[in-house]
Amino acid sequence: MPTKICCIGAGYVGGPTCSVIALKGGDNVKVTVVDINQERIDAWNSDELPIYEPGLDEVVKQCRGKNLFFSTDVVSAVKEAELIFVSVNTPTKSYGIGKGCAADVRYVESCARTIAEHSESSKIVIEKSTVPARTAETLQKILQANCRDGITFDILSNPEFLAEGTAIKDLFEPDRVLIGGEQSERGQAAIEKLTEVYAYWVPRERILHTNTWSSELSKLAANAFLAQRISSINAMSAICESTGADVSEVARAIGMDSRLGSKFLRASVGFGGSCFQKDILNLVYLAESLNLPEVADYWRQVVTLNDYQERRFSRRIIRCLFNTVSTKKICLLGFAFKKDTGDTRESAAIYIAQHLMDEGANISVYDPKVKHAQIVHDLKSVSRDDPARVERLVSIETDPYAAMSGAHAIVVLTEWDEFVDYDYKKVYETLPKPAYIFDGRLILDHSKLKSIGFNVEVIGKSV
Ligand SMILES: NC(=O)c1ccc[n+]([C@@H]2O[C@H](COP(=O)([O-])OP(=O)(O)OC[C@H]3O[C@@H](n4cnc5c(N)ncnc54)[C@H](O)[C@@H]3O)[C@@H](O)[C@H]2O)c1
Ligand SMILES: O=c1ccn([C@@H]2O[C@H](COP(=O)(O)OP(=O)(O)O[C@H]3O[C@H](CO)[C@@H](O)[C@H](O)[C@H]3O)[C@@H](O)[C@H]2O)c(=O)[nH]1
Repeated sequence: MPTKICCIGAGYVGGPTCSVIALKGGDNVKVTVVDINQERIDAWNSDELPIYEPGLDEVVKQCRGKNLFFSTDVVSAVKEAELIFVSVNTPTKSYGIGKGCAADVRYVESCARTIAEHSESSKIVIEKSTVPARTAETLQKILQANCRDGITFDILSNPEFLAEGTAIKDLFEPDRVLIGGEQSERGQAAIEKLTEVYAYWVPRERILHTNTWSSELSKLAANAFLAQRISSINAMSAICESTGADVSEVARAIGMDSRLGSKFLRASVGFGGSCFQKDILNLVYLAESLNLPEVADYWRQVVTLNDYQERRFSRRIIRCLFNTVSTKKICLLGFAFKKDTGDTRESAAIYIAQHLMDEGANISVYDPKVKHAQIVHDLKSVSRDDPARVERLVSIETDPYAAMSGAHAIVVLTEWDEFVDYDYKKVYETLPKPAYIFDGRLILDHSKLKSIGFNVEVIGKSV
C-alpha cells in the first residue's frame, strides 16, 4: 500500500514539493495537494499551472492523475492521509499585536483545527510553512485538545529551503533536508517515517535530524544569514559608487576566500520575494519577545539596509534625469523579484515604481512572466491614496521594444537573461537624448552600451 500523503496549501511550496515527492516516490506514495482556493486548484489541474517554475510542468504531467492529485476537498484528503504537510502562507501580521513584524499563523492554526476535527486515525503533522519558533507546541495543544479518543498526533518541523526559479533543481538535489521532532520513541518513529519519504531520492547523509525547536529556528536563521549577505554587499555597493571601487570586483575578491564563499554576493536593487523580509522580521519579533533588543536591532538592520538600497536607486534615477522625472517615460525592464519566476511578492520593482510614480513619472513595464493584472494589483497596493494614478501613469507592454521606445531612461530591475541580448542600438535611436540606462542587476554589457551612446548607471560602480 502506498504511503498516503496530504499537503494543505497548493502554493509555491506545497505544489512543487509535493509534485517532486510524487515523482520520486512513484508507486510508494499517493499525494493529494489541497487548497481552499478553487481557482488555484483548477489551474493545478489544467495545462496552465498557477505558478511558473522551470521544469515544473514536466514533473506534474508525469504524475498528475496517477499518484498526484489536486483538490479542494480538504476533509477527505485529511481523513485519508498518514502524513499531512501544512504548507500554508504565514505572512507578516498586518493587524494587532506584532503588526508589521510578527508572523501571522492563523492559517496554520486553522489547518490544525481542520485536522483535529476530521481525523479518524493517527497522523504525522508536518510543519512545512515557515513558522515562529515553538509553533509546533501550539499545534500539538490544539490537536490534542480537539481530537477523538485514541488518536495521536506527532508534530514534525520540516522547513523548505527551495528558492523560486530553481525550485525543481533544489528539490531534486537539496543541500539538506531538515527534519525536527521530539526525542521520544514516538517522535523518532515519526522522523523515520518522513525520512523514508525523502530517502526515495535524497541520500540519507543529507537528511538532517534535530530537535523541533532547532529545526524551526534554523529556517529563520538560514534566511537571515542569506539576506544579510545581500545587505552586506549592497552596503558595499554604496561605498563603491563613491570611491571608484567596483562592487563586482570586490565580490569576486572576497568570495574567493573559502571561508566566505562566492555565492549570494550579487549587489542589486535590493532583495525581494515573499520570504526574506518576512522571516527576518519574524526573527526580530522573536528576539524582542525574548527581551533581546540588541539582537532584534542587529537583524532589523538587514531590512533597513534593503529599504535604503531601493530608495537610493530611485533617487539616483531621479538625480541623473536632472532632478525631475515628472511626465517623463521611464521603462522598467523586469517586475518579478528575480528571474525565472512570475512572482512579484516584495519585488524591489514595486517600490521603485512607487518612488517614480510619487514623482509623477510615466512608467512602462515589461516582464516576460508576470501577468498584467498582477502588476496593476501591486502598483495599486502602493497607491492607496490615489489608485487611479496607476491607470494614469502606468502602461504594461508585452513587447519589450514598445516598452523601451521613447523612454528617458531604461531601468533593469530583474536579471532576466533575455534583457542582455536586446538590440540596444535599435532602441537607442528611439530615445530622447541624453539617453540613460540604469542596470540594477549588473547584467548588461556596459562598455558596449556606452559605445552606442548611452549614459550608463550601474549599481556599485561608476562606468
Ligand atoms: N515561496 C517560497 O519560495 C518559499 C520557500 C520556502 C518556504 N516558504 C514558506 O512556505 C509557506 C507557504 O509559502 P507559499 O509561497 O507556498 O505560499 P502561497 O501563498 O503561495 O500558498 C499558500 C496556499 O495556502 C492556501 N491556504 C491557506 N489557508 C488554507 C487552509 N486553511 N486550507 C487550505 N489551504 C489554505 C492558500 O489558499 C494558498 O494557496 C510560507 O510559510 C512560506 O514562508 C516559501
Ligand atoms: O546575490 C544575490 C542573491 C539574491 N538576491 C536577491 O534576493 C532575493 C531572493 O532570492 P533567492 O534567495 O534566490 O530566492 P527566494 O525564492 O526568495 O529564496 C529564499 O527564500 C526561500 C523562502 O524561505 C528559501 O527557501 C530559500 O532558501 C531562499 O534562498 C531576490 O530578489 C534576488 O534577486 C540578490 O540581490 N543578490
